[in-house]
Amino acid sequence: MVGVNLTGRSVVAELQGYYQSQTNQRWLEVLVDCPGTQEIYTYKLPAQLTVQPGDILSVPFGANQVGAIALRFVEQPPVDLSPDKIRAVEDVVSRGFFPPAYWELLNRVAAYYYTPLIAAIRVALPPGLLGRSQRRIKLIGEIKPGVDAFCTPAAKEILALLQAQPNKDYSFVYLQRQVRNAYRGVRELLRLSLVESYLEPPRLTRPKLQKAVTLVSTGLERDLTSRQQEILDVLRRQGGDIWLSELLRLCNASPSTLKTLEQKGYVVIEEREMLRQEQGVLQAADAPKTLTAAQLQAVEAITQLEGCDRVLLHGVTGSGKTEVYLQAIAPILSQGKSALVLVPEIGLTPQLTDRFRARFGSKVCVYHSALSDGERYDTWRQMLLGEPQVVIGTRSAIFAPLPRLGLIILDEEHDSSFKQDSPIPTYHARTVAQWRAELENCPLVLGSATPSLESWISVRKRESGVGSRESEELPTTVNHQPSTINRQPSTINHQPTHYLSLPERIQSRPLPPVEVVDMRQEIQEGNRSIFSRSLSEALQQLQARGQQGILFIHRRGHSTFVSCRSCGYVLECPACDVSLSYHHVEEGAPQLLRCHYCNYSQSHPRNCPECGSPYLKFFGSGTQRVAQEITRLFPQLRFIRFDSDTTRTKGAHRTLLTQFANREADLLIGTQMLTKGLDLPQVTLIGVVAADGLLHLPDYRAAERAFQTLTQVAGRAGRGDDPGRVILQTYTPDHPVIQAVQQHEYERFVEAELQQRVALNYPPHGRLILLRLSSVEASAVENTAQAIASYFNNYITPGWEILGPAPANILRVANRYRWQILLKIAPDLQPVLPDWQQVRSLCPHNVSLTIDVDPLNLM
Ligand SMILES: Nc1ncnc2c1ncn2[C@@H]1O[C@H](COP(=O)(O)OP(=O)(O)OP(=O)(O)O)[C@@H](O)[C@H]1O
Ligand SMILES: [Zn+2]
Ligand SMILES: [Zn+2]
Repeated sequence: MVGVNLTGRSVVAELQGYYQSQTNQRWLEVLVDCPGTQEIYTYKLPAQLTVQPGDILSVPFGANQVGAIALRFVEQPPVDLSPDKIRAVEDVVSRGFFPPAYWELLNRVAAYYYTPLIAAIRVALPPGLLGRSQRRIKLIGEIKPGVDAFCTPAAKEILALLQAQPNKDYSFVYLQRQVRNAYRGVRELLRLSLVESYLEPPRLTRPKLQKAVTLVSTGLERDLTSRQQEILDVLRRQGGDIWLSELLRLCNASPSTLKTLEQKGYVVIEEREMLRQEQGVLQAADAPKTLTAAQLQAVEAITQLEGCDRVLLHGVTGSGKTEVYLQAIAPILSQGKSALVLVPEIGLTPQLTDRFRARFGSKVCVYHSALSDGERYDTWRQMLLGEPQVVIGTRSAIFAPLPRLGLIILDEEHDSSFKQDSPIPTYHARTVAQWRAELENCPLVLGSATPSLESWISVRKRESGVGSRESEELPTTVNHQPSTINRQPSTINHQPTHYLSLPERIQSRPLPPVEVVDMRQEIQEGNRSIFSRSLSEALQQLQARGQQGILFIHRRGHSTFVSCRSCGYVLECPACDVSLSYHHVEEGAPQLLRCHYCNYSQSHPRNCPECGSPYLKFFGSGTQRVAQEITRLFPQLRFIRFDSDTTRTKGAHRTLLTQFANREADLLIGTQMLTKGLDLPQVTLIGVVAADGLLHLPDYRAAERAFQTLTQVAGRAGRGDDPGRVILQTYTPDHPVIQAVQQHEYERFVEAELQQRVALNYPPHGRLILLRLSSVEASAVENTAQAIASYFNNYITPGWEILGPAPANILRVANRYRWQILLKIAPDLQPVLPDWQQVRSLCPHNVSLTIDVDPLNLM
């Protein structure tokens, strides 16, 4: 490995450990890649091998040879293991697989989120990368007859098998299956130097190979038919290099014609690796736009950032943040570096990736978990090549292994989809991005129209001069998990953030006026429809004016619950403590009730299961119900439903949005998913059917989230030449969130919200750790929760507070009972946290525990 980056502190410590131990017996802790094992094992290091943490090894494990990752050197073998029982590392399969800074990043994630390192590695690596390496046995030279005269039957058998095989080569596993006592037989043959044993590097997901044709002729083409000449001309016009299938298609030729050309020496046909990257739609090239004064200032400021400076780009909806990103990235690429752009959801990625592709062409690649394993694997390898490129991806792309990273951008940084709730590690991409920026020494840009309170407060710190400390230490744990090699307490960087603002929309277009409609008033005045008179009128005019609208509904499905008018019985999921939602399938098809938590479904009963009454009624409106009402009330309006039910298939987001952009519909009816980043100039009307569903959630972040969502939804209107208009229906028009959205008052809202957080010690003032426990046995989970809580109570030190144990808001989901304990840590204190290993040991095997650090979702 060259150019070891010495900023990776723990790695440096490890390297020192390595050199010191040269003279001593060398013990190595490794992570074994074997399904079901998460433990760390100690191995001996043979004198002839040099290993560094992060190398991929092959080690004996049980009767197998498996892949493993070197973690760290230790002075002593575990006390409960006698040194001669410890097995030796077999070989190094791949060196320097993880560059030091990347390795350090994974360690920080594991330490901060209290997860085993292997969990952090799994979230970062594409599936199948740590494939097992394979031990193979091969004959050496010619075997003279009779050399095996004194061999055991097993050795003779193996020899015979190998001789019969054309390559004289078999995998050890195969020999074991064919021959009894193969292990001994192979040892014997090795001793006699009749065979060699070698390691085949991990068989990774195979790259896809395809035949390519390359033109090699120099122009002296005499012996050609006109047909052959024609094919060569096509090939030349295509740049002299093209996939075989493509050329055959273009010339309508047969493979044999090309074979002839190859034999005559005019072309070379060879298998070449084809990268299975997600193929974007071809984009017309796009030139940089002339920046507005505010955009120019932002681009200049970002270009001048140094080291791992962090900046918050606070630009109102439609202020042209994307153009700022594009122009900030261009110089990075020309310096030969790469940029990483994180976006919240796949739903909004097509439009954004299209813009990037139009600007940077094939330098753009997309990386997210919805890619197939093959696509993910290829994109990953493409990144490792180190060519300057732009990677756009969701949360997990923060682990994209881009060498020479020059800039990280988080678009819509406030979005909660950057946080992973499960499985572990429960990381937040913004937090990981800060470490990544620090370790790679590159700037980080956080962009949003509605910045998170976390980012806002870090800007304020800068302005008030607080936070000049470089980084602030987190509470240390009593005992380190054995799986974290980072001996230092994890730190989170509280370095203050620069502030850049784009206060106006492009071309000084106004933000759309927000009309708040009091739905109580509507009912009083005799309107029982889900649409207010104002929204009805606006919908009515939409088509006549040739404009488009968006209806935002908080939920998918048809209705939130179904209940009996006679006895009040509510239909519930048998596996979860939630009501079933009604889903309308199609006219005439059986009506379906579905659970939004576990996806259980059943057909809608004719009669109440409790009292037999036929009067079952739907309550609450989801996207389907609204769509039905639109059909009934405005039959002429063409609409597209855009929610997780209609966008399940690959490419559906793009298809639906393209249809809408092509004006194949007047109205887009959808959930949260359409609130973000959508830039459609012809949309003038936004209707929020009922804001209340967002406001009254039992979560301390409900107000912040509601404000962000509603502001983002409203921001989709009036982005083109025609002015926009937002109609917001609610039963609580005086709610501070509604008021703030109406006035477009971000700052006043967050300042008031921050005061409340301070009063209650909630983040970003102070920190939270949520323990989620679940089990199919109600009493087991409850007892465990109690036991952990009392363990905590013995630990209580000033600065942290235990809330619970308490049953989760929805006690049972998919037949698992859920309890939780919330730890609240006061700001500016560094209390001693519990020993997580101890906490885990309090969980019996039938209770699972997830430690959610900085949880966003408390329900
Ligand atoms: N300098 C410019 N001149 C002309 N048009 C511009 C300029 N910058 C951006 N635009 C256009 O303005 C529109 C809005 O820009 P963009 O989508 O980047 O806004 P945004 O700030 O990301 O908004 P949101 O937060 O709502 O997603 C886009 O159609 C974009 O092409
Ligand atoms: Zn009933
Ligand atoms: Zn369910």
